[in-house]
Amino acid sequence: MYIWTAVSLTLAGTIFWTLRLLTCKRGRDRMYDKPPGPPPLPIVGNVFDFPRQRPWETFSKWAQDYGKLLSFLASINDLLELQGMFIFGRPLVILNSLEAITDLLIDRSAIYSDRPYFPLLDIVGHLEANVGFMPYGKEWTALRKVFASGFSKSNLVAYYDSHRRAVMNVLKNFRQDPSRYEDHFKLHAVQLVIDVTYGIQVDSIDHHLVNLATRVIGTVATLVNPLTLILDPKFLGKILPRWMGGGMLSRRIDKWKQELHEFQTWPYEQTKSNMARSLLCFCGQESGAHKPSFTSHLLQEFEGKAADAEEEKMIRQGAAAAYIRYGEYSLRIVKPHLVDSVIVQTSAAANTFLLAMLLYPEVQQRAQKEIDSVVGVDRLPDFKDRQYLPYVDALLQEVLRWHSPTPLAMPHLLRQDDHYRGFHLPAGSIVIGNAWNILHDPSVFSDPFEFQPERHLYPQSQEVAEKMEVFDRLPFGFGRRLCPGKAFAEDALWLLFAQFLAVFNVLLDSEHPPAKAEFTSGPLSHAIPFHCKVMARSEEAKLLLEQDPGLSEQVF
Ligand code: HEM
Repeated sequence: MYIWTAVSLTLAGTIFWTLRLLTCKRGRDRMYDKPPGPPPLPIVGNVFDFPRQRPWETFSKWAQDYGKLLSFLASINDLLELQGMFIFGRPLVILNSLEAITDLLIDRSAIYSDRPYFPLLDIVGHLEANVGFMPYGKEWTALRKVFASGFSKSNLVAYYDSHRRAVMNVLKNFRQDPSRYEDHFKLHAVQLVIDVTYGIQVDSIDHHLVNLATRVIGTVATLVNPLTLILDPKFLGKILPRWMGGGMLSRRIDKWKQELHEFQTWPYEQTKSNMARSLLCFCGQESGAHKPSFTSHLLQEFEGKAADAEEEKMIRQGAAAAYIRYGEYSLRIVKPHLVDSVIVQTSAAANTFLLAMLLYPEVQQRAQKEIDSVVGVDRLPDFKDRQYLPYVDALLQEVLRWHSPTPLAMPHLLRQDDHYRGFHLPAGSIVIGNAWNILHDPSVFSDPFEFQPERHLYPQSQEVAEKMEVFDRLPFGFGRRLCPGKAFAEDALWLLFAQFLAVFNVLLDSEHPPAKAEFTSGPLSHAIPFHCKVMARSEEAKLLLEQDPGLSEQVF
């Protein structure tokens, strides 16, 4: 029943879009000016063309196929990079070139910054809680501002101690059991975000907050299923009789709402009460101290001003937005069936780093040589050393280029009809920037599938050098929706990589088949699990793991 309803609604959607294209202002011509792409079937459009495995690779291949064909028809080369097709009754436009991404997602971001609408996310309350899915508009702008103020460059130094603590934990965990590398990287991410966002210390993946995040992220993964784009489960819950699951659906929705409410309020209230206790402590009435955090910092900013419920809601949501990005890490441990869709960016990048060190020992050695010569062997590298370790920085950029955790970023939605280089792009189109294609373009990065940090230090041409910053931004998305956690994530990864390399060697495990550079499909892509050995580099390195992480005063 569910499937048939889905099929009929898909067909209805496709017919709607086809009629809309046929009847819009310039009539029939529109059908011919849609961007090139695989030829659609009658009625169902390109529904069978959508690649199931690593779609970024197929999109890149299409860029070549249709490019060759169409270069005959059109003289402007970048037209060929823009492809459109219909899927789930909606135009989907893939941007495969930097020019098209810049022209549309960046320069015209006023109309290209919306998100596809997921009705169930809305019903459950995510659209007002999760900045990543929020429609483009006033509320999104206000929430982004709160988020940006917490994670602005000038504030990042306040998080350094949290980074140090989290990395030290990873190193110790690797020393104990290197085979659980994925768990160690995930715990690193969860610890870091909860510490930074709420000032709450989490030392195990079984912590209540980690479980809560896991549940909420599992729910998000369910609710963004494309079927929810065309079905309205709330409506179904009302009209379906109990024996057909109507009552169950309604109860599920209530449970999801409750989960989200707890996710937003539990750690937030905890931070507030820690702050209040700390104040009492200061007055000599009670003992206890709160740790400065993103949330406490924002609350302090509003201190003394008239309590404004709207502002408080913003802080709560801004904090939850940071937390939700990291909560995703733990999912793999608890819900293996959702692995592909929900493993999150930073831990995916850390896995890629480990794989690259295994497959490219000469890169590992060069980075270690740089660290040893600048930092020595009797202390760990720290943020103050970063400017003197350009190769380690280049290695970080290469990890994100070689295999970005989000090869297609997140889908944007076009708000109003637009024209681009002779093509018509209808309002409501889902627009995807294929960053992967650009980051693997051999004319920009020679031997793009090789891991070569030097390419970031010595770009292959002046033109590439001038755009290197733009290329480095691509793994984090585009325009007004660009990831606001970019600088923070880079800090986290830089310290992790630098300290890891100072202490450990990553080596082949001869008892298992050699690892390959293979990555999963899904919107969040990560290295397919592999075997390796991780050994302390020396006796001095072992001693470094006994030291405390060298914490300093937090400065908010
Ligand atoms: C290696 C790590 C990371 C990568 C590769 C990454 C990548 C991305 C990408 C591709 C997007 C979508 C951009 C677009 O729609 O064009 C995004 C959005 C977002 N990211 Fe990140 N991210 C990372 C880490 C983080 C961290 C650590 C945080 C929080 C502290 C964060 C917070 C967000 C938020 C809130 C959004 C939604 C922005 C919006 O829709 O306005 N990200 N990220």
